[in-house]
Amino acid sequence: MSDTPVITQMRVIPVAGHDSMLLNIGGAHNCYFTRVLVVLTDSLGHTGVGESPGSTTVLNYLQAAIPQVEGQELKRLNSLVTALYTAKTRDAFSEVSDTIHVPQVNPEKHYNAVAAIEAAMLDLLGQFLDLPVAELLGPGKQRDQVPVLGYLFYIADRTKTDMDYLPGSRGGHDWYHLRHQAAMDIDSVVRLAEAAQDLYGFKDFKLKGGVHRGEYEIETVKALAHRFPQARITVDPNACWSLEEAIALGNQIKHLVPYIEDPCGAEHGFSGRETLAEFRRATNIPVATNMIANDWRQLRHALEMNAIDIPLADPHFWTMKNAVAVAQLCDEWGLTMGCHSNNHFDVSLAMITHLGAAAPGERVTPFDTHWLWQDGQRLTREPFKIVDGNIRLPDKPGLGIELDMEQVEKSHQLYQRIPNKDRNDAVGMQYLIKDWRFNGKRPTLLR
Ligand SMILES: O=C([O-])[C@@H](O)[C@@H](O)[C@H](O)[C@@H](O)C(=O)[O-]
Ligand SMILES: [Mg+2]
Repeated sequence: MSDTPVITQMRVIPVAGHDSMLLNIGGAHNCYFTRVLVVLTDSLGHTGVGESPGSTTVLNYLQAAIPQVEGQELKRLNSLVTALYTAKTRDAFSEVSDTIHVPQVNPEKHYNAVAAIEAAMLDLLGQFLDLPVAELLGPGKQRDQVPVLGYLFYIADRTKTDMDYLPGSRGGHDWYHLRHQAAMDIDSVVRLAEAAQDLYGFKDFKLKGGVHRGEYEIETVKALAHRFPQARITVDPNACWSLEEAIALGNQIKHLVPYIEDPCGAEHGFSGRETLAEFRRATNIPVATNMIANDWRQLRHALEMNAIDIPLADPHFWTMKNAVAVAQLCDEWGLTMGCHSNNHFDVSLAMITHLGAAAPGERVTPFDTHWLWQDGQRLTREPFKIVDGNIRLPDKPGLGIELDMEQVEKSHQLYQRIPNKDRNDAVGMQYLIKDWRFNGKRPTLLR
């Protein structure tokens, strides 16, 4: 008789939520974003949940993985994740039809799906052991709260489209209205930051670049730094600046930024790791990335070439256990741990909070989150909150969340209704610029 629970059911639930017309190198965010929930039930009647990016590729993989998961003993968590994470599975996964998304920015791999299964199993194991997931990761829980940054975007004018972008609500906090309005210039981005800081207490900001000319984005960074002299401000053009341009722009703000994220990338036959290494040597500006170090093989090359200081180890890319191993490596090797994000719901918010709580050492930079753009669209009964720029870990076992199945069902119905199940930021962009096409080396508005 097993002394630990057995997984009796695995449900895979695609869900959708509303998003603003956020601009990035891949174009303009669609009015909807999609995610997938993995909901596990065990023989004790507990429910565990995980969340992953919502492409049909990930959905197909998860649905195909159900027979490998149901019937597994919870104590086999590590060997099951290893079995799901192997290259063989990766190959099998790669046969699944690809999706329309921005591979250059969001390198989608099958472990996006594995991470959702792993998180749901960790949620169950934590409930069985009466421990928070952070205690089950790496060195165990290191802190009770995790700093997060205010993730700022230029926002396009949604009224130039016939897409279902929400209009924003008046009456509540300014942020809930401003996040749906056009914000294409420096003053409006500063205004966004003021509202976000007032509501969430952010002490750090990140500007999503790759949209305007690099010079203009640097001026935006300078304006943010002037308005918030105590804040740490960074910018992420998703490698669309040339090395030469990145060095010139970086040198203008090196006294203002703690690091720059993916300032440059592959060009003229040189890899992104090579150009980032050259950027670091030329400017002495620390470099963060979520584009060229998203698995152990990539990270090894990046570190051997001294290309980065801050791997943004997103658990949805790495799995929770591998992401916390990256954090341990960072702590031992004098690097800084960070975490990348895409649009997400409150299940992923809990996942990254437990990761941040388990990351050892003091060199943990505030994590990315898109939650400020989706706050209010909950799938759990009591979403974690961003207060004074931090997310506090609840004193509860597992992930510390409980799905609100009524909300999950509403988001699932929305998923069923929307035309584009996969991320494709060109759809909105082509309302703004006719026949717009993705070009990883040209800011989105420059065509
Ligand atoms: O949400 C966005 O548009 C971001 O650009 C996202 O897609 C990136 O993957 C990520 O946030 C990043 O830091 O590059
Ligand atoms: Mg990035």
